[in-house]
Amino acid sequence: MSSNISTAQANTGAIKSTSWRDYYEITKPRVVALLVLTALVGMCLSTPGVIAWQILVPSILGIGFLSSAAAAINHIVDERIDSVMGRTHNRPVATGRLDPRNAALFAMLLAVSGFALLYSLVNPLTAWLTFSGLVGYSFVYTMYLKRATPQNITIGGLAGAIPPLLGWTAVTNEIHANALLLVLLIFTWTPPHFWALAIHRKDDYAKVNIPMLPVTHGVNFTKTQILLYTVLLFVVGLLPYLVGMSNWLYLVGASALNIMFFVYAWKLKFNATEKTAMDTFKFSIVHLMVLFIVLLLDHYLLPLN
Ligand code: HEM
Ligand SMILES: CC(C)=CCC/C(C)=C/CC/C(C)=C/COP(=O)(O)OP(=O)(O)O
Repeated sequence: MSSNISTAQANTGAIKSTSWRDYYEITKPRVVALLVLTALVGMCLSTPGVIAWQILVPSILGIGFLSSAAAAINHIVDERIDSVMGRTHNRPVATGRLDPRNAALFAMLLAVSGFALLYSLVNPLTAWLTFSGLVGYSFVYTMYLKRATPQNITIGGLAGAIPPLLGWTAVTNEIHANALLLVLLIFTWTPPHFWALAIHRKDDYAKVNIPMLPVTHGVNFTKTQILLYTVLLFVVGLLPYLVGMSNWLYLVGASALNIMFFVYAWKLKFNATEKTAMDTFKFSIVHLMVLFIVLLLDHYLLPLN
């Protein structure tokens, strides 16, 4: 009996004690880090000059805070399904370690301070566009699309693709076609990024009735879609060079990365082992990070007239 009580107490203690790590975890820090990198590249590519720190710092903080708030809201909205899926069952809100009300307060604090920073120190256009990214991800994608259609991430991917535009408008206060091209790059990259993981985690999604493509249309069909998107990404990847936005260093780097992505997708479709889907997912993250670093190097090492 006494051992039962102490086990319960131990469990309660383990479940209820919130630490700062839980708050940190619900911001999806690695995803936000990559989002912020793409915003930074958008800032740098918008001008041949250097970015004043008075714009750089509030932009990065504002975009980072609003993205983190969006990620935290995703944890709150998805509490139930996260607690059932193997990949997510140990998340702070899903386990009950972090009270959803505290998580909501934290998200509100991040969102308000991020918006205020952008609105007052950068410009209202960037503040409202970033806010629309939060609404797009936390509400349109998480609450509605994710549960409604297997094209959830193709449409919802727009929210995650928007940061280069946010960086661009932060510096120039205008929506330029070149910025939209950077958005298009991430928008085309997102389906193969996510569907590779969704193939690996298909049973998780089926268990909670989330209509991800491998669940609704099967693994083979999803693999074909991934392969086709990597072809599309290769074509979209040529555009920054073709419109005169980037130089040959970008062309070589982007083409090499996109061919590698295609090779992963080809293997996934025609010669997969147990781990090919996860390898493709992991590669997609390296791919996007390196692609944006190459854009940056190309911009500063080979400036265009
Ligand atoms: C709607 C669009 C997207 C969907 C559905 C999606 C989905 C996912 C999922 C389910 C994970 C696994 C997370 C985990 O295991 O905790 C993940 C990881 C990741 N995603 Fe995405 N993603 C999207 C867009 C993006 C974008 C736009 C970026 C960056 C620009 C990005 C960067 C990352 C990174 C860096 C990781 C690894 C996180 C880690 O290891 O903690 N994702 N993504
Ligand atoms: C303001 C702004 C630019 C916001 C960007 C929002 C943001 C954090 C986008 C990241 C996309 C992402 C990780 C989706 C996965 O959600 P999921 O619910 O499918 O994955 P999960 O099961 O791992 O939670």
